[in-house]
Amino acid sequence: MTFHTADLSDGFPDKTRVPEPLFTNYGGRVRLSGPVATVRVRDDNVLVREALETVPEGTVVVVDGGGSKRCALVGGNLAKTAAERGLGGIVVNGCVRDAHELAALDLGVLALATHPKKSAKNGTGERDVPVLLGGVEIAPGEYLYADADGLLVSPERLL
Ligand SMILES: O=C([O-])CC(=O)C(=O)O
Repeated sequence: MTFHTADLSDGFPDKTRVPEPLFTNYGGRVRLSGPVATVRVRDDNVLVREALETVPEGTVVVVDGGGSKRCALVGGNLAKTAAERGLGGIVVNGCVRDAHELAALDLGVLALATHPKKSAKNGTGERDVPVLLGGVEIAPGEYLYADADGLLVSPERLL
């Protein structure tokens, strides 16, 4: 689906919220969009994997990693799973790794930075809770749209 976040922002000023522009797209697809599922973790990606393996096709998985720059929460394997399952994309308030693999996938993967270190695997965290991303709260079921200009969220589907 082709859309431009600038047009969505202009067209739906009362519905759209724009987080601070902190994110870089490390995936091979410029656009990502879809209904949001959320995960809140701290340097542990077991629940991230669980979400990527189980949410419905088209879902954008938003990972609130607390902005941690201590490890990567998503790498090439998890992103490949997401791409193969036809997810809408991944947004990580934290780091990703295997940048060369992410760039080859037909999937948008937004993150703050890259990091070579893997995360813990203890399974701590929460799923399906409101999360804070770039100063904006995002609730499960809201809609996220991102392109080369950035990302925005809306309580309802815009397209
Ligand atoms: O397993 C992990 O921690 C993340 C990772 O490297 C991958 O998805 O390939």
